[in-house]
Amino acid sequence: MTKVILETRGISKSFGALQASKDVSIDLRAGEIHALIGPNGAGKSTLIKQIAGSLAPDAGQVFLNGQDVTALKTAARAKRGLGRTFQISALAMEDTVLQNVTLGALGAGASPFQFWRAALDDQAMRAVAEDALQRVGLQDHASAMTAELSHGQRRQLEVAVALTLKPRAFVMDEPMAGLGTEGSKRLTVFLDGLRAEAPILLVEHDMDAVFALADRISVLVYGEVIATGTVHEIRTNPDVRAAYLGDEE
Ligand SMILES: Nc1ncnc2c1ncn2[C@@H]1O[C@H](COP(=O)(O)OP(=O)(O)OP(=O)(O)O)[C@@H](O)[C@H]1O
Repeated sequence: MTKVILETRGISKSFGALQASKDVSIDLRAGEIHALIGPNGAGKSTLIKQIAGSLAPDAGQVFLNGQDVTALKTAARAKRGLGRTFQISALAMEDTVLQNVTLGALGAGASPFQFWRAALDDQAMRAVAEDALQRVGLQDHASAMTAELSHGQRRQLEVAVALTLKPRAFVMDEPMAGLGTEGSKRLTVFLDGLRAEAPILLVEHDMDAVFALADRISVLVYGEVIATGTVHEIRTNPDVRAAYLGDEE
């Protein structure tokens, strides 16, 4: 059986009377892209935050490589191999592209600003950062200011930052957002190859990308997983069509 790398068991979360996560149990297996889709407000970002550690669930657990990480903060989860890209950019705009990646290589959650100059001199760190930039196709922009990058390039840079930590699993919240057709296609090709290195839990509204990439899809509606299955199973599921995908085809 394929190894489970990341798992939620019975995650629930309420904001006042609103139940944003209802007993959510999903898993991410080695080598796969598992897409999480659903209407606006279905609770996708809320679930991702609980997996990444920035929001505590009311009930349920998160497991990474078989270990319960529910009590760990975001940085500790990152150190254990959880790579995350954000819906809202976490990049330092006033730094260069290479500096941003080097900060990533230093480790999530640290306060490395006083160290980055030294870090940039560190050949090993620099090599890791340059390798990550090469892989996302930003090698020619290493010394550019991050603020000068296009939206699409910033998304690539976020992936490069995540790559430097050599994650065991990726969690990505709408990486295609704002990329345009060409940018989405390029990122789709990249993510397609990335899954062999670490599986990806992918929240994405771009259904072309989801259908092209996903090995499995889970559909979240009102905080609840109403179906998990292959692309074909999800596209032909009457409940999913009624709740979400009806307009897509
Ligand atoms: N901090 C919060 N306080 C109160 N309500 C919240 C909070 N965060 C999210 N919600 C509510 O929880 C529900 C789920 O929101 P969430 O952002 O997780 O949905 P989503 O599926 O990611 O939506 P989208 O596709 O629009 O990004 C929404 O009704 C939202 O308004």
